Amino acid sequence: MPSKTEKLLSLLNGQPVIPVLKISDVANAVPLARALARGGLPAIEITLRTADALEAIRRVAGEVEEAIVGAGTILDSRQFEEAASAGSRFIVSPGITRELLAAAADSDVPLLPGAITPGEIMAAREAGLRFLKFFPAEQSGGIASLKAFASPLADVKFCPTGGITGKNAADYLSLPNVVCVGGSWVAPDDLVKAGKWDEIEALARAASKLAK
Ligand SMILES: O=C[C@H](O)COP(=O)(O)O
Ligand SMILES: CC(=O)C(=O)O
Repeated sequence: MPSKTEKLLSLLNGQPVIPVLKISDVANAVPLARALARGGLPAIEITLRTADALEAIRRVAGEVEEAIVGAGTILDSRQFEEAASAGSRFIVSPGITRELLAAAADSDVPLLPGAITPGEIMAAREAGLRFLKFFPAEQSGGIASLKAFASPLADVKFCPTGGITGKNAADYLSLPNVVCVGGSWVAPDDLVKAGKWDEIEALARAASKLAK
């Protein structure tokens, strides 16, 4: 297996669910990361969809020793570099572009790019990646598509994301070519805004017990 794929898998360390987070108030970043880690989900993806995202990554990287913070919604090489400089240990993108693959080739920080079609999966494979985000999972054929990839694209593993919930996560995780799933259901906006860290910890604990 290529070494950057190994590095990414070893960072995620068998965690079955990666929380996908949108942090609108940077003050929530540290308590949220701590609650998720207490619940058994130390690896998190903070998406660059808010003005506070890079500062949230900086604070979690600096203050939450137990967290493994990644950056999501990385669309270009500038964002890749900003997120890596802020302390991201891994980078997630909704798709795959030549620019992002080049940024990843120049960096020690591993990339988890999105891929949906066999052609995109093969392009990532040519770049030496064997672990990809399947996004948006439910909208792109979900479990049936992943089953169809298993034989022709046998050496590629996936983290399906998009439309995954506590109800369907176990079905995805039961597939041999699925390593983990990503989703926002473990940190709903209303609970984050209300600072209900115990409830988020409980959602994380339930998710962390899903079997891979
Ligand atoms: O944009 C979607 C996020 O990647 C996560 O998707 P989700 O809210 O369906 O879990
Ligand atoms: C959806 C997604 O892949 C991301 O925000 O990184």
